[in-house]
Amino acid sequence: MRRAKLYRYSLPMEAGIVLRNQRLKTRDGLLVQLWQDEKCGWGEIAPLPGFSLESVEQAQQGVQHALAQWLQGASLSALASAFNAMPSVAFGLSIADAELRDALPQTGNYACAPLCHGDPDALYQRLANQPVAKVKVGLYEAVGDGLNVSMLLEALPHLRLRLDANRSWTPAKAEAFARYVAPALRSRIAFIEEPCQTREQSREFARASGIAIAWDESVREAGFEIRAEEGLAAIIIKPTLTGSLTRCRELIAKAHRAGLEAVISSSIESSLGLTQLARMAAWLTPDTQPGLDTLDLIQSQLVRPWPEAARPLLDVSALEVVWQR
Ligand SMILES: O=C(O)CCC(=O)c1ccccc1C(=O)O
Ligand SMILES: [Mg+2]
Repeated sequence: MRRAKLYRYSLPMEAGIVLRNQRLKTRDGLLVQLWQDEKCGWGEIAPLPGFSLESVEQAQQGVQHALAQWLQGASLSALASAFNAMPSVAFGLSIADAELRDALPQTGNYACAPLCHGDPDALYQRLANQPVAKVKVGLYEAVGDGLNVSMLLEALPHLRLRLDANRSWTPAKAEAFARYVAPALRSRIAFIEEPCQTREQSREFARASGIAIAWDESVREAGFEIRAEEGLAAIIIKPTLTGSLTRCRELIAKAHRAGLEAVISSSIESSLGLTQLARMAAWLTPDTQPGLDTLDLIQSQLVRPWPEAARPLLDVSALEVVWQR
């Protein structure tokens, strides 16, 4: 016996969250709840404005179409993998399918790399016992970023940093950044995600500075192939922007075969989606801390809590059911 329910949610975000030049006031998405015999599985389908090409409305149409076929006996993982044009749908359906088949282990890696922001005193306290943290760079002056990163690395000698420039630097700005990070500190930068506007410029920056890089946006571009490259340390996998669990596993396996780290990372899912990503991370990237420190960007948690998180939890009974069979 198969049954399916589709919910829509809209959760207020903290004030002032800006993504790719657009202010995000609410986080909107779908939850799918599936039953097969005595088993139940959940998935979250949450296209991210500014990043995903599909809208929530388009995703909902796609999900309903796929679920109607699943209820007729079709394989959900095959249906999910067919959603190449809507990665959020492919991921949400495939993770619900994995829960139904008990294929997603329960243990999660909830020790993710904290995102650094706020006043220095509170930040230093928060980082006191952390092996690795993440800093966004490229939003202000590159020299200021260099000074800030150097200060953190000098103040906290046990700490390694992941940086993320989201392709914002020209080669000159990237060089200005590196000039303000002493060579002795550079090896404690685990990587910087996409420092420059082009991949070739980012490779050249890595060669010249000795600072390792990681691919994030590139991984989702047509024709990109994961391979070992000089100066390349990691690839970032954001499943909601990437596709089905099968596709994510292929990319992770390819990265590991090439000697690269694979970092499972948030697309600002709710606590339900984030806990599933933490479980994927414990299972598929056991030696790597995932990049999931985005829970506090949304004002409430949803259905399943993140361990020990303080935010109020919204129960499923508060959600609008948009479709059920
Ligand atoms: O990777 C992380 O640690 C947090 C997630 C994150 O940075 C992010 C989340 C959503 C969209 C883009 C980005 C980004 O990599 O800039
Ligand atoms: Mg990034």
